[in-house]
Amino acid sequence: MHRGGLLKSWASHIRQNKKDLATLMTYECGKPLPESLGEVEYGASFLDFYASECLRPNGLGGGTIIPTPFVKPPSVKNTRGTVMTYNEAVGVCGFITPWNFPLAMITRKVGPAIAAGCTSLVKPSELTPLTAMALEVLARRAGVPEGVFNVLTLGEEDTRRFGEVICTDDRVKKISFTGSTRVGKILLKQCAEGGIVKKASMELGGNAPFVVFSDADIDVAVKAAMASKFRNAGQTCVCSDRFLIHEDVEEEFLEKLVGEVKKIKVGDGMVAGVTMGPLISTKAREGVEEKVKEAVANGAEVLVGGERHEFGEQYYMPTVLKGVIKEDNIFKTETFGPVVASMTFSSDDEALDIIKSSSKTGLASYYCTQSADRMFNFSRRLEHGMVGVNEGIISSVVAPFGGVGESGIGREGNSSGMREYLEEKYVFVNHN
Ligand SMILES: NC(=O)c1ccc[n+]([C@@H]2O[C@H](COP(=O)([O-])OP(=O)(O)OC[C@H]3O[C@@H](n4cnc5c(N)ncnc54)[C@H](O)[C@@H]3O)[C@@H](O)[C@H]2O)c1
Ligand SMILES: O=CCCC(=O)O
Repeated sequence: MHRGGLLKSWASHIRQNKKDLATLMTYECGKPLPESLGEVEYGASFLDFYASECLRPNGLGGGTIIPTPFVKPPSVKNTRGTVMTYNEAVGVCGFITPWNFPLAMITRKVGPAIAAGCTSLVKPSELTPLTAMALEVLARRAGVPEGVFNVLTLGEEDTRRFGEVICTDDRVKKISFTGSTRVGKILLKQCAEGGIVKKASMELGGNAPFVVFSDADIDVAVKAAMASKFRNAGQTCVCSDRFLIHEDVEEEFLEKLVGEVKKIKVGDGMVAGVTMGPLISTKAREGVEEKVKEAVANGAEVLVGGERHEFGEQYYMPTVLKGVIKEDNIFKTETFGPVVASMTFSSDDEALDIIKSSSKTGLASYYCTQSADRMFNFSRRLEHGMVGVNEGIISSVVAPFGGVGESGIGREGNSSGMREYLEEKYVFVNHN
């Protein structure tokens, strides 16, 4: 079967098993069932997209032919000839993925890899191996041959070894990692120290700023903030984390936001009506708790939440903090929890200065305004790979997803995501 056909068939098997896959994910990582169902669709969309992409002229089959009589510098005798370029598959790929999107972070890599003609070995998070194994079973049923996409589930120690092997073994030509900046840097160092120089994509941590300007439509801003902050209980790399609210609208924004936060129903993700599940572990909950305590000790005010949730060890209450300072860990580092950490600002320059001086991450950023000037110009001043204006959910198969700075290298999704799996070869034919 054509590679596009295989990807389409795999997407269709995933959709036929949507409910089972979503249930597995909710049991494994705790996100509410409707969010898991959304992730199944999101994950399948990468296979559909790249099934079509590999048929496009600029996909693998594409290339260019450039007739040119002048390929050498003027000092050298001119040669008449033709420049031809081909896109070729990079080769064997090694992937490492996280627990927060156990399905979509795999298809977002494997989809374009297969479309480009690459084979891949995936090591999912040790916290969510079952979703990955189910994906592999469905790939086989769809006809994806063994050896083209394989899953390797490993414990912590073997995981480190796997990382070393894919970074240093010359047979692996590309690695793609989604996870923390800390581990991303370990992998980059390993790549630099051993074996051939290879392509590396790094989808790393966030800590997204969310700016509410004084001219924002506050209802729109609250809706965007809720969507971006509380998705997966705050455990996504693109969740808004650092809230900067213009001093003139702080009261209105926070009052409306707190009203919405109080409506969040925390509990077992399998129960209908629950909109927020647990954090991934007790350790993760303790980490959030510690950061909130530090901010409060430094003067922040808890408007809602601020404590462990009574539902269980891994649960934390949806929380809104007012008056944090940029030195607080909850502001300057990625929190991966359901906490709005907010402070005020009085000018665009001040907001930018706070954003840039408090973190070197550059994944997603968000701002709300009704000014056309700001809509186009403020995003240019932000050092982030992705910007949402008056919108809290910006992830989509058609968009190039990725960050700059401490948030990584490379893009996933869109045709940019396919380019990461192709090498351009140039051939010159002399026909003097
Ligand atoms: N930019 C993105 O697209 C994106 C998407 C999802 C998550 N993330 C980030 O991922 C982080 C959360 O995920 P996590 O807690 O699973 O991250 P993590 O870095 O702890 O783990 C990610 C993966 O790396 C593996 N790993 C851990 N140590 C390793 C080592 N020494 N060598 C090789 N592999 C190793 C883990 O087993 C897991 O599979 C957050 O920082 C989040 O922002 C980023
Ligand atoms: O956690 C980061 C990935 C989530 C997304 O693709 O929106």
